[in-house]
Amino acid sequence: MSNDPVPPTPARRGLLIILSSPSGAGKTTLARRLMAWDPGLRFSVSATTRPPRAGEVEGREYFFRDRAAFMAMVAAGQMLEHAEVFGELYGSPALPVEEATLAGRDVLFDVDWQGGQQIRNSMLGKHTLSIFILPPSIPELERRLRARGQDSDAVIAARMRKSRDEISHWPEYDYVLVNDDLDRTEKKLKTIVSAERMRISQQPGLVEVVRHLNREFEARQ
Ligand SMILES: Nc1nc2c(ncn2[C@@H]2O[C@H](COP(=O)(O)OP(=O)(O)O)[C@@H](O)[C@H]2O)c(=O)[nH]1
Ligand SMILES: Nc1ncnc2c1ncn2[C@@H]1O[C@H](COP(=O)(O)OP(=O)(O)O)[C@@H](O)[C@H]1O
Repeated sequence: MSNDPVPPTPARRGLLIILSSPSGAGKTTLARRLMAWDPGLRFSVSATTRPPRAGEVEGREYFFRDRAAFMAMVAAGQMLEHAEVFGELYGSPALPVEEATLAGRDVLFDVDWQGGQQIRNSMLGKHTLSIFILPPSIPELERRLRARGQDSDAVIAARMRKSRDEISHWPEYDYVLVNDDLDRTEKKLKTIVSAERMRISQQPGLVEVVRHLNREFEARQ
């Protein structure tokens, strides 16, 4: 048995980690904490036609594009997925995702339910992990949107109206977290990601480990 030719060990393909929630539930905050925890994780920076908020930096939070430039990227097949949310276009550029996952790095997406569906059904969507974040209550969701202090009353009202529709898609996700206490939710999120990385499908090197153990058994005989 120890003379068997060693099968080629397939390299690990990175996971596509999808985070969705109604606006204000806390996914941007949680995504930042996950990125700080694991510097190997790559954040998928989306393109959007929405104007930048105070403090947002081109290429860090988003690539800010006008409609024509955005649609040109779509027409050129450069988007892994794209959708209209709150009257603006949002999309995930495909190339950085392809490069990162080929190199074995996991990629984190902050996208709405439409993006989640399209990513799962895409060419790169074989290994996805999707997590939906719920707010503890609707008044608390509104409080958080206001506390963020970034949006006008009209924008907040539009986001609140849309949140029911977004929430209705929770059963499409692998995991659901209620983001009541931020630190506790962060811990749960990290637990989910850690466990997912230990799946057999995520550890192609296991073939070699077990082969080695078998060689050691044989050496004892
Ligand atoms: N489908 C899709 N949705 C996105 C993308 N980027 C962001 N979104 C979603 O668009 C919505 C609005 O995002 P944003 O304007 O940053 O507002 P916020 O989530 O309320 O802070 C959120 O549900 C995001 O998850 C993307 O590339 N594709
Ligand atoms: N568990 C929590 N408890 C209280 N405030 C929170 C919690 N999670 C996030 N927040 C706050 O709520 C606001 C909205 O969070 P954000 O991450 O921007 O949401 P989203 O990206 O889902 O729109 C922010 O001011 C953030 O600091």
